[in-house]
Amino acid sequence: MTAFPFQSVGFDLDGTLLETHRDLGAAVNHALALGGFDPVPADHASDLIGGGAKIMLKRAVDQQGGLPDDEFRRLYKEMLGYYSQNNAVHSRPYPHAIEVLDALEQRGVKMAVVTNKFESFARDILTTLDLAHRFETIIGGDTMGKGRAKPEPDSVIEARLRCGGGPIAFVGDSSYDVRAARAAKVPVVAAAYGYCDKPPHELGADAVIESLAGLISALENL
Ligand SMILES: O=C(O)COP(=O)(O)O
Ligand SMILES: [Mg+2]
Repeated sequence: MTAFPFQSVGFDLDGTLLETHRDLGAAVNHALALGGFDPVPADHASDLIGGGAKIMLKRAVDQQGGLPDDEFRRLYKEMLGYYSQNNAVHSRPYPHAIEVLDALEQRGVKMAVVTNKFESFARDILTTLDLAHRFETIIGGDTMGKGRAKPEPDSVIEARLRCGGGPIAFVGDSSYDVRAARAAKVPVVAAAYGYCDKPPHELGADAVIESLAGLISALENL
């Protein structure tokens, strides 16, 4: 067996490892209701995800005419409060997620989560799902400081360092992920089953997978 080409693999969370749109959608709808807005239909919540919680609510509010800053801030805080209590109600690993983590572990590959969620939410959800211990590190949208979340390269570079500094590949579902990986000069696989903000083959990734079942061979062939 030839050696696996990467020392570590970085995973985006929402839309890549975990299906989270129902819990995120419920949090958005909680805030929208407090602001007197209509709820976002469950199927559309996934279109709002990728840039972090603030962008998600902003997109939802702007679709219905927008809000002044102070009122937006109030709803944003309400949404975060709700989500902190309800972030792993319906959220689940995608099919084949666990077997992929097992397969990488068997190959001695370290794994990192690099998400635009707040680090504390990512840790909470992964702990509830009994997955947190599988990752060498969990880096959130707030971990590297203001303005350094994906699509900036900082969190991907930090993940590589925290995993030992060797070759890393990244897997993500949105243009934020592909741009961050490209800027960090890291090969990237796009998850077509996720919350892609563009047609998956137009994200600019090195490979596209239709399910996590295809990840190991996609990484071996990068
Ligand atoms: O919650 C979001 O909007 C983004 O999260 P992700 O970076 O894990 O996809
Ligand atoms: Mg994502």
